[in-house]
Amino acid sequence: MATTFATKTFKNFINNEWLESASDKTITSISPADREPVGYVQSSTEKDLNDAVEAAHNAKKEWRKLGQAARGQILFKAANILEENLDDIAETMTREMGKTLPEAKGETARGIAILRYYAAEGMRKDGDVIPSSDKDALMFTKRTPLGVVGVITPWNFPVAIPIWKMAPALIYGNTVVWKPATEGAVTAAKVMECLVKAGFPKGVVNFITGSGSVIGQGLIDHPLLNAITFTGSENVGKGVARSASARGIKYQLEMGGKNPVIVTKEANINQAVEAVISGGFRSSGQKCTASSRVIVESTVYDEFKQKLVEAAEKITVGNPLTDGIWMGPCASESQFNTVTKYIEIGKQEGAKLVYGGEVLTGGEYDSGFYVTPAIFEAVTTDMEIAQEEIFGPVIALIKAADLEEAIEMANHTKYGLSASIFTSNINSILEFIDEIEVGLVRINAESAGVELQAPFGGMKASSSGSREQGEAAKEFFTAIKTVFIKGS
Ligand SMILES: NC(=O)C1=CN([C@@H]2O[C@H](COP(=O)(O)OP(=O)(O)OC[C@H]3O[C@@H](n4cnc5c(N)ncnc54)[C@H](OP(=O)(O)O)[C@@H]3O)[C@@H](O)[C@H]2O)C=CC1
Ligand SMILES: O=C(O)CCC(=O)C(=O)O
Repeated sequence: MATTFATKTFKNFINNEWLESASDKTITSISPADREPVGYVQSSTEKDLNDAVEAAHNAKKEWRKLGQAARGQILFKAANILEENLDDIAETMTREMGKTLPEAKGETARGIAILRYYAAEGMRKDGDVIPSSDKDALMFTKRTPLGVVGVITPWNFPVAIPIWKMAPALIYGNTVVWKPATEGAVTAAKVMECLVKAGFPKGVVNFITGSGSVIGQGLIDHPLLNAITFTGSENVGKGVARSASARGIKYQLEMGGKNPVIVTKEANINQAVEAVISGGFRSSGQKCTASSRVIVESTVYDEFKQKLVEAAEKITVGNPLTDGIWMGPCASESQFNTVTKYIEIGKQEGAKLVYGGEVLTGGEYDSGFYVTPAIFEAVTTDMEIAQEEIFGPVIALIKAADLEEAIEMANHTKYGLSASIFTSNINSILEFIDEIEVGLVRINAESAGVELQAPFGGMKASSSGSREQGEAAKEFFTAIKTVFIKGS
């Protein structure tokens, strides 16, 4: 366990200056492991926000004109600086939102890899030559930035998500105003310190903390904002979409999931168990791609359930900085309340809790938000615990007669982010790929786990339809100019 940790006050970063908010107030970020302060961030005002958006607006022309290759060099530098600070940032993340230290280190390393991926975009094409019907003309497309992009990010991936939004925004020539989740704002401030050291020109990247309803909403509504990218709850996401479309600006939303895993009679049961444990309970189930419904063919149901419960019994829950702890606390009191509420709802609606779901008390547990991973069975597809995103370590086991029924059950949700199947039957795999209504289709692999070079996003209520990461990010963060040139 780390022994020294400096708790300090972080400022906003606006127009290349670290600034206190005009409010003179700060917000305390506390650790869900022990309720101790992790740091303090600015409780910003509309004036601070206005300064940040104006700075980004004033910087956009020069940043665009700097060119993609030069912008890439700054991103490479940012990646190196983040790498130098990996341990501190990972530890801060673990303290602030409770994922275990190895997971936090993995996420920070992913952030570094994302920065390098988009830095390298600096040397890749930004358009295509297209044959014109006029043989004497040259016709081509040229990508152009959107301008000022607002970035609103959640607390569950406080390093990777902001970077997978900001790195493509920046490489393609946009300037950024970043409003991180309050519950991950200290970790975010440390990421911002790395970006600052990389030497972006004045006004290109701005960082502002404060309440979602004031600073987040104010950002979307700001007349100088050209686009908004958001990850978070469906409820807030819908509001982002309404406000952005009312203003006619481009928006991108990545929201919840109720991700199914199908286990067929031809599954490697041990492999499926391992993947459900990891997909359902890593990060205390607080991933939009987490496995939350496990639909098992009846002939292998008993074997699967027994092995799953045996594996869950081995999960150690406790302080996420401690070696050997596999699962930390829920990220906040509000997440803890949501999880315990749904465990009660599950019991009341007739599901049977076959493992866990207990609030841990005594000793260090009393000051944190700890609950053991929960496995329900006898769940029907219309129950609330099978329909609503719990965002916690809660799995619902559902029995299906055959693959057709399993896929029907899997699709019986408003969400469509990620889904897995475990089977060795190629016909089942092909049918699953065709029939499942999700953006991420996973075969013999857990539902969580996103690769930075591939498109990421969902169908139905999980996303606004656009995709993040990989080359797909270019579609959101740029507009296309079609150029036709002819000699005079
Ligand atoms: N990746 C995902 O799919 C995620 C899903 N969720 C889901 O959302 C639930 C609640 O988590 P929560 O943190 O409250 O998620 P929110 O959707 O409230 O927060 C996400 C981001 O939006 C900001 N925000 C909040 N209200 C507004 C607003 N009116 N306008 C603009 N921005 C706003 C938040 O700021 P602030 O933090 O200051 O409120 C934060 O930066 C979870 O239980 C989970 O179900 C949550 C996080 C990630
Ligand atoms: O599964 C992952 O790695 C990413 C999940 C994610 O994007 C999220 O929870 O918001």
